[in-house]
Amino acid sequence: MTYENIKIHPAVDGGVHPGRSGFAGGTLRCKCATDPVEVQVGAQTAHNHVCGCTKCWKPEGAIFSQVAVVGRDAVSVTKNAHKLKVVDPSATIQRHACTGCGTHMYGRIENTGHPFYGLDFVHTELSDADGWSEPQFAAFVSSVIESGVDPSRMDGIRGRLKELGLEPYDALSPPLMDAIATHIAKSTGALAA
Ligand SMILES: N[C@@H](CCC(=O)N[C@@H](CS)C(=O)NCC(=O)O)C(=O)O
Ligand SMILES: [Zn+2]
Ligand SMILES: [Zn+2]
Repeated sequence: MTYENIKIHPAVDGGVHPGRSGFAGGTLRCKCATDPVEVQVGAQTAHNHVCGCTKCWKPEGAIFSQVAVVGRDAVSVTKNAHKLKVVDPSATIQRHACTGCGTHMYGRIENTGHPFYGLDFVHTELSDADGWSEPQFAAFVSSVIESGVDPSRMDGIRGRLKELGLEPYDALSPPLMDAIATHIAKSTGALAA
């Protein structure tokens, strides 16, 4: 059985497009027809994945977001920075969104004790460049129900993700969950630092 007609995100619906080694970044641009916000990302991204949570930005009609991380030092706003506003200042990830079109341009963690401090979250589909790292798994899959997806569709959605090689998880992938738990165990003293 094929789940080909089940839409996940435009970047993967036709099959996952592999990234290119040696690729060194590009420019993300928001959807505004005039004065778009531009963000320069000066490095290849890592841990790209699709995310089903309600907080990550999704393009029109998509039920998943596509999101990757990159070192915060590699990220700079190069045009129309005045249009950016943090969506939810109380969230762990401070998502800087364009007030004109709603696109999230980058997400930053300001808590220096957070396991992922130093990494920014970016949606590389906002760049025309070809070569960004490809999505490797699907995170927070059950969370799509919180956006209104009927629970009866979950078998099909998970089937399609597997068909695309994007293993579905209801949190992050096991290596990332292990990295978070290791960081916490070292900060509490449960493991030697
Ligand atoms: N079920 C929740 C999950 C939200 C969630 O935990 N999202 C993850 C993946 S992006 C996260 O790390 N959130 C931190 C944040 O949003 O600041 C939802 O869909 O809103
Ligand atoms: Zn915009
Ligand atoms: Zn998310």
